[in-house]
Amino acid sequence: MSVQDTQNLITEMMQRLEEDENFITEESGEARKRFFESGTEILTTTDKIVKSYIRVPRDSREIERIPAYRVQHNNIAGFYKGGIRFSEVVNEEEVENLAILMTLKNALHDLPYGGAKGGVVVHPNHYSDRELNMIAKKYVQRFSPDLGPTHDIPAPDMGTNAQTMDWMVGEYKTINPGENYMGAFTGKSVDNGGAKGRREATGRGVYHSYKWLVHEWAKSVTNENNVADGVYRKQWRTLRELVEKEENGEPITVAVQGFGNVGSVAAEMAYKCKDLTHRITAVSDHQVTLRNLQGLDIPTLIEYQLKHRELPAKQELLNELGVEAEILGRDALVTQEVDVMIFAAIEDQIVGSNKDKVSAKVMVEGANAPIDQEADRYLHEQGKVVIPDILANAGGVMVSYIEWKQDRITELYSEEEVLGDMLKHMEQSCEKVFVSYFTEGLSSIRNTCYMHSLKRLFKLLYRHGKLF
Ligand SMILES: NC(=O)c1ccc[n+]([C@@H]2O[C@H](COP(=O)([O-])OP(=O)(O)OC[C@H]3O[C@@H](n4cnc5c(N)ncnc54)[C@H](O)[C@@H]3O)[C@@H](O)[C@H]2O)c1
Repeated sequence: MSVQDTQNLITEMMQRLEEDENFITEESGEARKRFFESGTEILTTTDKIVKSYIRVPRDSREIERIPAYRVQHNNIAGFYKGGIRFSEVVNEEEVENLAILMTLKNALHDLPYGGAKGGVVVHPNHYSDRELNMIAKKYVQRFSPDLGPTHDIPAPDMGTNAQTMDWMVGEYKTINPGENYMGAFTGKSVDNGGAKGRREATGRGVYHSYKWLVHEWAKSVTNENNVADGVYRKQWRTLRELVEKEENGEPITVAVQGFGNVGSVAAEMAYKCKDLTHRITAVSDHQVTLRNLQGLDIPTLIEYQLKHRELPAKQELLNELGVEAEILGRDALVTQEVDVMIFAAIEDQIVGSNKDKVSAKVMVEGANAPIDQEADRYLHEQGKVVIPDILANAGGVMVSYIEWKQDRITELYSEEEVLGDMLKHMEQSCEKVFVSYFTEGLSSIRNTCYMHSLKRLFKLLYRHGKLF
């Protein structure tokens, strides 16, 4: 999804909110019109975009000049917050779009944060640890004036991890002596003030959003008259098919795109789940798709991925590991015939040109914006269910919030407390979105999420006296 697409959707939802006479009843007529116009203007534009260059001496002694970004979209709901991505395809527009999605995501889940995002144009697998350490530190040197525990708080994203955050917080401390440096970054290692369970949090939350919808909601709603008429009932039947598979002892088939922090954990959750039986028939990463229609050995693949940061991409490696799988091209994953597809890699994987080749019935957006607007509309009309990114992948920022609180009171929460809190929070958000979507018949699950977020953001803008 492009910045323009996201802005258009915000504008469309703001128009609907304006038409809702029960929302902000104090204002009417011209004043109400002007307030909504200025609210839309604020929420569709970005507060700050900083681009800088990082110079890194490579191990080969060559000096490389690498573009890096920090984008702060909006902070009406709290301090700017959002991950830093290391990826060779990062660009300014992508980072800006991701920052807008962070504002919407934090508002949807009632977190006290606004939205930001960072990016560095590097493929982390092509750099040594010494080089990555230098890139992380130089990022902080460049962007430090715009960061801080009560201003803008980064976290890991694609291509970065707890080690990256540890390096960054170390540099932040050096640059800002005497400041509360611990809360300046989240997603740190547990030894360095990180929350227990942070690495797994996003993947677990992604899986939980899907499980809640099938196992809690669809299983309990047995009569279609409890669902709004139209496409909602088609989608309800899609979900009921999965419930019936479970009840008949048939496994639900799953494919997972991306096998890093988010994808490998979501795959593990599906593989181990006791309430729903899954068969994971395909997983992919930046190099390959591995497929086994009888089900892949997920624990062995995770063990390999944790060591090598990629899936085994050669037959000899699979033989050594004792993993049975066909090796297919990377992009073969999205057309696999499965019930459920979990996206946990990059943007724009299902777009106008391949939207009709997707056979999955339920799609979960662990990644940000993997389905573009045209494909999203098409899949919706087909009665397929897309669980949107800003709902599904918030487990990480929920746990980041716990980490940030823990760093301020200098006490540690246990892993049970952290993950228990996150899962409860995710269930509340799922209930809020899914129940209002399926009973009130809002235009799509994504639009329902946007509507909840924008209500919160607009109310805050109104209360802060920012609308004219
Ligand atoms: N880590 C978090 O807490 C978090 C939170 C919210 C959203 N996300 C989003 O989830 C996605 C994955 O993040 P992550 O932290 O797991 O990153 P990661 O770097 O740990 O893993 C990314 C995975 O995607 C694979 N990949 C890259 N390009 C691919 C392609 N073209 N096709 C198939 N696979 C490809 C990589 O090989 C890797 O397996 C990103 O979109 C990120 O923005 C992450």
